Amino acid sequence: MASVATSRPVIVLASGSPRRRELLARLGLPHRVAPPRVDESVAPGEDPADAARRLAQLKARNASGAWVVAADTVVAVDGRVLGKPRDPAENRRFLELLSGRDHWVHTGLALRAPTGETALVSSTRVRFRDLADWEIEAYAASGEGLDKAGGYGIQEKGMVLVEAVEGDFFTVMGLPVARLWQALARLGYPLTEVWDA
Ligand SMILES: Cc1cn([C@H]2C[C@H](O)[C@@H](COP(=O)(O)OP(=O)(O)OP(=O)(O)O)O2)c(=O)[nH]c1=O
Repeated sequence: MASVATSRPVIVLASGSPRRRELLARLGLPHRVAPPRVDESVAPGEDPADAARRLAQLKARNASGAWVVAADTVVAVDGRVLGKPRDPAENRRFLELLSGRDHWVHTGLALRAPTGETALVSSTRVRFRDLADWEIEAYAASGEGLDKAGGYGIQEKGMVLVEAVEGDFFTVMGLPVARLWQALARLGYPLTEVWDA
């Protein structure tokens, strides 16, 4: 039975990431995008997973709405945080660092609701295969990695760089959707109506 759309509160997505927006849309969650301006820098010596959770909370607290969802993705290799590459040359250096080894992708998730708030972090280990110089050069030059933490997109052509993923795939894409679903359920969001609609 279809339910009335008005019974599903609109979720304010406190993030400008097109990937997060796409995932909310794929779940059928009504949403609007309102990215807050916050300082997203990771403090020197800050644990990367803690930083991801802290930054997600910061984004959630700086957005207004009854139901707010925010996330932040931090890529770390050997304890070193790789942000978004500034240009193709830096993207090339990131890929050289990631080639043939494991790294971590931590995505913090924060929710604010009329019923309470919650924050968590989801961590996935990703292994890159050994990349040839020409691949590093071509991928960096393509620009695909420039707006992404770590300088690659697992959901786009960057998928061919990845040898193994241990943990949640969507955490790498920037939104741990199963954890989001559980958190929404715990906070009393009417999820059955989303799937009924
Ligand atoms: C590693 C990886 C990251 N990413 C993206 C997800 C995030 O959008 C981005 C990490 O940067 P974030 O700062 O988490 O997000 P954002 O700048 O895109 O949006 P906002 O700050 O407004 O919330 O990297 C991928 O899309 N695929 C990947 O494989």
